[in-house]
Amino acid sequence: MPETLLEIKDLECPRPNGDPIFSHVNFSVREGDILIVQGKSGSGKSTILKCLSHLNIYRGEVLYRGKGPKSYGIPFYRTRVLYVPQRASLLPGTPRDFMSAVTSFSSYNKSDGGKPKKGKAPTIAHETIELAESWGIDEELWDRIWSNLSGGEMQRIALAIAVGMRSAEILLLDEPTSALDPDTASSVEEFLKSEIKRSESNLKALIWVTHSEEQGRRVGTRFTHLSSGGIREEDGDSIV
Ligand SMILES: Nc1ncnc2c1ncn2[C@@H]1O[C@H](COP(=O)(O)OP(=O)(O)OP(=O)(O)O)[C@@H](O)[C@H]1O
Repeated sequence: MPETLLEIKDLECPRPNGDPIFSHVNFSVREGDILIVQGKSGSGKSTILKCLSHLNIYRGEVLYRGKGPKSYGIPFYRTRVLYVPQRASLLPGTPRDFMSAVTSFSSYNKSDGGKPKKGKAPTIAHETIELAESWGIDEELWDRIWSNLSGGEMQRIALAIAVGMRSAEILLLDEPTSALDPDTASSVEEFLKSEIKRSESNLKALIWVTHSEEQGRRVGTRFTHLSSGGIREEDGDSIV
């Protein structure tokens, strides 16, 4: 039986006025899962990813390997359950600045309960640039400020950084290929699917928000629908 990585119990996210965006959200994520999240615009798909990465307030429980984010320390937790936003345009500086800052954080460099980290910062940077290059990103783009990159360039660079950091066991992907052409999207999809299966990879599962049913079917292993009343797996069962 694959190990359970995340357990979400009775999650509810309130709006500023107190009304919940969604409530009674229960599900778990196991090793090997590519969990597709679909739902109407405004149903809370981005919000649920932010709750899982502890970037949004919520009620209920989020457990990673049986423990809450605070017991790991939030910065460390976020390197393991890593949110990849739809748009990185609000970040200051360039992608290279961002990558240097992230790889210098102690939470990123901390080893996991004695388990040696695979890879070291200098080689990670090189691999990350190569990965982005395989998706059509020239190295010069790493030195351009985020807001001067196209939406598709931002998406590929943000994803390459998330994978290249090699710290995450779960990536929370918010429409990661929405700005990409079909061929590039397909190459990103194939890479992520193979990375989940590769035994030496730290990456063990994906939660993938997409509006495209076709994409969901191409990449997903489990299919869910989010609405204000909770989350349901495609067969209609609640997914605990
Ligand atoms: N900071 C905020 N303050 C107030 N309301 C918010 C805030 N962030 C999100 N919301 C509201 O919460 C709801 C869920 O937003 P969210 O972006 O999670 O939806 P979504 O399902 O990802 O939408 P889409 O498919 O359009 O990207 C929306 O009604 C949105 O307006």
